[in-house]
Amino acid sequence: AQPKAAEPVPAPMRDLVWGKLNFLHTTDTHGWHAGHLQEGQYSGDWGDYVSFAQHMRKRADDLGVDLLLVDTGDRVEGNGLYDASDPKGKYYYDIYREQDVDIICTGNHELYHASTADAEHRFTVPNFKDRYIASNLDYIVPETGERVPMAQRYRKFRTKNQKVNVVAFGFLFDFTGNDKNTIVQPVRQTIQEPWFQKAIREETDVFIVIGHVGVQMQEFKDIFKAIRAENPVTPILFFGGHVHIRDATAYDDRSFAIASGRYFETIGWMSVDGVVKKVEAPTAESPLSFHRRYIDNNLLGLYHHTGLNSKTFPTEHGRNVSAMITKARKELELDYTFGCAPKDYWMTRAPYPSEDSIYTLLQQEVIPDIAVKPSRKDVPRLVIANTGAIRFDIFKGAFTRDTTYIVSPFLSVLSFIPDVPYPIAKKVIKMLNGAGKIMQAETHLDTRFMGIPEQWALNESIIYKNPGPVIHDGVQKPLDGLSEKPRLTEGYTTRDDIGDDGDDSIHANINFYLVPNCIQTELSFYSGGEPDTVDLVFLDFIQPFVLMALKLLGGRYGNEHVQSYVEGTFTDLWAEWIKKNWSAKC
Ligand SMILES: Nc1ccn([C@@H]2O[C@H](COP(=O)(O)O)[C@@H](O)[C@H]2O)c(=O)n1
Repeated sequence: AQPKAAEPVPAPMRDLVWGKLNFLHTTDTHGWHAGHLQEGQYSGDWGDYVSFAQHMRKRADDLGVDLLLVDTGDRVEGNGLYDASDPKGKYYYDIYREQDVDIICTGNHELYHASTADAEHRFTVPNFKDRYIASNLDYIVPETGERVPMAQRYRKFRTKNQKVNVVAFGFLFDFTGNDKNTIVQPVRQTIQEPWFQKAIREETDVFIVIGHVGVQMQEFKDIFKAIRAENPVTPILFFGGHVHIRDATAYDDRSFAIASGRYFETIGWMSVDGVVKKVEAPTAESPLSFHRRYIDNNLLGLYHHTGLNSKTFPTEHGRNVSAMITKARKELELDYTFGCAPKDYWMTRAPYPSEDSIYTLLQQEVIPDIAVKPSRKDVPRLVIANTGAIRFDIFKGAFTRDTTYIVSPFLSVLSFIPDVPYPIAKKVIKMLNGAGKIMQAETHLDTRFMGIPEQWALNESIIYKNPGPVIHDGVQKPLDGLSEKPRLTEGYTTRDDIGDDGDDSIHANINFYLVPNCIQTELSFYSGGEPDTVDLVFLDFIQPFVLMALKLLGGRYGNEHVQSYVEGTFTDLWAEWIKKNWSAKC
C-alpha cells in the first residue's frame, strides 16, 4: 500500500476454491493503481497485486495447476495517477506493465480521445504483445491512414502446468463514442467474420472470452451462442466489465462468466475444475465445476489468501512497483490539498435530493457558481449535468488534486444553446430522465448512458433494514447496537445469479439509492412569471441526448446551434470552486 494509505481493516473471510484452471481478474481500474488511500479495505496498490500474483502463481505451480491473469479494460481515466500528468498517463503505462497479465483487451475509456487510443497502441499493446487481444477493434495509423487491427484478433495458447489448450478472444461492447482513430465493429458483425468462424472451429480444450462487456449484456450472449453452436461441450469462460459491478452468471452448465467491479476495489477470482481436456473425452455429463470470489483489494485479505503476513507478503518486485507509484504521486503532487470537505457526500449511499447527496451539492452549490457566462449572466438559464459525470463519493477531509480527478476525471465542458423557447426547454430534463424508451425507439440512444454505470442494471433502490456500521471515520460501531454481534465493516454484499456467497470478505450492507440520469439547476430566473426563452446549458457529453430531446419536443436544433458556455473543463471548474469555497485547513 502507499505510505499515506489508510490501515487495512479486518473482516471475516471466505476462502478461495482452487481448480485446474484459476484466474485473477481486474477490470475498470480507471487509474486507481495506487489503491484507495482513504479506504483501508481497498488500499492495496498495484505493487501489492504484483506480490499477490507472484505468490498465487507459486501456489499454482506447487499444486500443478494453472493461474492466468486477465484484465478487461478501462484502465485509464478516473484517478490523478493517470489524469493529472501532461500528457495523461505519463507514469501509468510503465506502472501498469509491471503486472504479468496473460490476457488483456481494450475498454471504451481507452478510446474516447484519439490521444488515449494512440497511447494504448504505442504503449500497452506492445507492452503485452501477443497477450493483447482486439477481436472487434481497429486502429487508424496516423501517419498513413491505414486501418489495422488494434492487436491480434484471437490467441491460441497452452497453459503451463495442466497443458490445457486455450482459444481466447478479447471484445469491446458495441461502443459508438470513440474518437476518429479507432473503429469498433459491432459484435454481431464480428462473429460472422471468416476469421471468427475459423477460430471457433479450432481444436481446443477451453474457450476464454474476455471483454469490456457486462456479463448480462447481449454482446456476450451472442458470442456464447456462436461458440456453443459449434462446440456443444467445450467449457466457455467469460471475463467481463464495463458496468462497474461485481457480477457472475452461467449461460449454460458448461459456461461461466464473472465481472470484477471497478476502481481496483476488487480482484476477481474464477476457478474451473473437472473434466477440462478434450483427451479425457468429455461429454455433456462430464463433471465440470466453477467457482467465483470477489476479493476485496484489502491487504489483510491478500495475506489471508496467501497464508502470509506484512513481513513475508511483499516481494521485491511488488515493493519496487509500490515505490514507482509513490514517486509518481509525489511528482504529480497528488496530495496537494485544495481544501477541506466539511462532510461526506455520497453518489448513491444517500437519497437524491438530500443534504448528503453529491448531486445536491452540485445542483445547489457548485453549478450556480461555475455556470456563469459573464456576457449572459443575467439571462435565465437551465443547466443540465449528467450524473455519470460524477465518478466517486467525496469523503470528509482533505480534498486533494487526486480527489479532483477521482470525482470528475473527464474533459467535458459546458456548452449551451442560446434563447431556447422556455416551454420547450423546461421539458428537456423530463425527457432525459423519463423518456428512455421513446428516445431509444427514435434514435437508438440509450438514455441510461448519461447516468452512472453502477445502476444500469437496477430498476429500484436497494434499501436494507439494517444498513451497516460506518467505519469511514475510523470509529466502528456494533451492528444494531449489540456489542456481541460481529463488527462488520460496510462493503460489498453481492447477490449475483450464482448466489450471495461471492464476496471474500463478509460486510455490512450499504444502501443504494437510484439517481436520475441528469440533474438541473435553474439560474437567473426572475420572480413574476416564466421567461419566454432561456439559455440551455449542458455538459457536452450529453449533447446528442439534449438535441434529440429538443427535436422530440418540437425544437429544431442541431450541432450548429451549440456554443461554448464557459472556458475550462468541468473538472477545472470544480477544483476552482473547492479552492474558493472549502478553503479551510483540515
Ligand atoms: N466524458 C464523459 C465520459 C463518460 N461519462 C460517463 O461515464 C459512463 C461510462 O462509464 P464506464 O466507465 O462504464 O465506461 C458514461 O455512460 C457516462 O455516464 C461522462 O459522463 N462523461
